This record gives sequence, structure tokens and C-alpha cells, in this order.
Amino acid sequence: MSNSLIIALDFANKKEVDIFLSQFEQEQLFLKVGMELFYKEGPSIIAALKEKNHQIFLDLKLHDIPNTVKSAMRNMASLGVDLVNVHAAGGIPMMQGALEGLEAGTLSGSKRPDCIAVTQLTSTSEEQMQQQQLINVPLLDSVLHYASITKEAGLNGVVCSTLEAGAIREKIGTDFLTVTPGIRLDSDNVQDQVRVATPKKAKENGVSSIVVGRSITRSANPYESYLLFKNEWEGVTQ
Ligand SMILES: O=c1ccn([C@@H]2O[C@H](COP(=O)(O)O)[C@@H](O)[C@H]2O)c(=O)[nH]1
Repeated sequence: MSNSLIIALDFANKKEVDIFLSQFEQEQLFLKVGMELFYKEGPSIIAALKEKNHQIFLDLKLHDIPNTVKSAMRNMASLGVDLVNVHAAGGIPMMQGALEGLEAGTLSGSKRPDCIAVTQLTSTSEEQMQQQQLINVPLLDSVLHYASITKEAGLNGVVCSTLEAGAIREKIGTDFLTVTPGIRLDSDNVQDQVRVATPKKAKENGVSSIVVGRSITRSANPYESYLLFKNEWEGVTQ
């Protein structure tokens, strides 16, 4: 799942998704279904998107005791999604439980969904992390630590910001996925994101895949905006 531009479908319901996707004609997309849409529509939204042959990142960011995460992941794998995630702060046994659940739930003949772990949310600043999580190290150290335990647990990679992706590749290796939200063009409003970067910067830093939401979904012309992001993401050679 490298080199993808993943569109975050942060919509209230399926009707809004259908209107949005109708502007993309036959294009095969990598789509992220998050809490807002999944909690409204449930598994049927995944089936509807898969029917159109889109790839799917089911972004529910699980963080619970290992047994609960294992059972939930078994059900998530049975939906046939391509990518799922947890919070690395849940710890190694929880992440291992996630993988066990995914193995158990993957349909025969299908590939197990890749599983990645959120390090520090891209909306978190170093100051907020230190004051509110009482993590008294630089934010980069916290992200690198979470990436290390994610690797130790056997997951496929992490969610981080573009700003940390290069250091993760150096420390953990190039076959470890770095999936980065917080992507904006220079002219965009950053909204609630803190650690942001352009698609060009993401490519330069060796990011595996970028996640773009509102800059495309809330644009006056979503397809045009999608192409702007896609061209910048694909147009820069490493
Ligand atoms: O650290 C994280 C983890 C997940 N996200 C999700 O990505 C998109 C970003 O949307 P934008 O509109 O482009 O800001 C959104 O669905 C988040 O839930 C993240 O932003 N940061």
C-alpha cells in the first residue's frame, strides 16, 4: 500500500459520500472510513465502497485491553478492508492481540489487512504532549519510541506526521510504513492540525502514503483539488 494518496471520507452519511464520489467517475481510489461515517453507517458502507473496487483504510484507532482489541479486529478483518489501525499507546500486548484478531478474521484466500499504529496524533504539539500526557521528552523521541514498539509488536508501520517520517525510516527501516495525515498545500488552512506538511515535503521525506481530508472533501471543486494533491505527491522524484 505504498505511494497512495488516501482520501479521508469524513462525511456524516452515505448520501454525502455518494455525492462526493460521483465527481470521480470510474477512478479507483484509496478511501479512509473513519469514526464519523462508520458509526453512522456501519459495515454496509465498507461493502458499498468495496463493490466499486476502492481500497479501504478503516480508521477506528482502537485502544483497549488486548482481548477486546483482538475480538474487534477479528470482526474488522472479516469486512475485507485493506488497512486498519490502533494507538501504539495501548502497548505491545494490545498490538499483538490486534494482529492475532486480524489473522483469525481474514477471509480465506484474502490477504490480512495491514495494521499500523498511531504514534502522536498530527493535531498534537510538543507542548501539549508534554503538559497533557506528561511525556517529558521531545515529540520526535516519543514518536520514535512508539514506532519502535510498534515494530517490536510486528505491525506494518505507523501513523505519524511527515516531519517525523525520515527519522522513522532511518531508525526502523524502509519496509516499515509511514502513513501521514496533516497534509496541506502551502495555501491551505491548517484547521485543527498542528504538524502539517505539503505532499511535496512528504515525498521528499520518504513517506509511504499521505492522507488528505478536508482540503479535498470540502473544496469547491473536489476533483480538481484531488488532482492538485495527486500531482504534487506523484510529481516529485525522491
Ligand atoms: O494523527 C492523525 C491520525 C488520523 N488523522 C485523520 O486523518 C484525517 C485528516 O483529515 P484532514 O481534513 O486532512 O485534516 C482525519 O480523518 C483524521 O481523523 C489525523 O488527522 N491525524
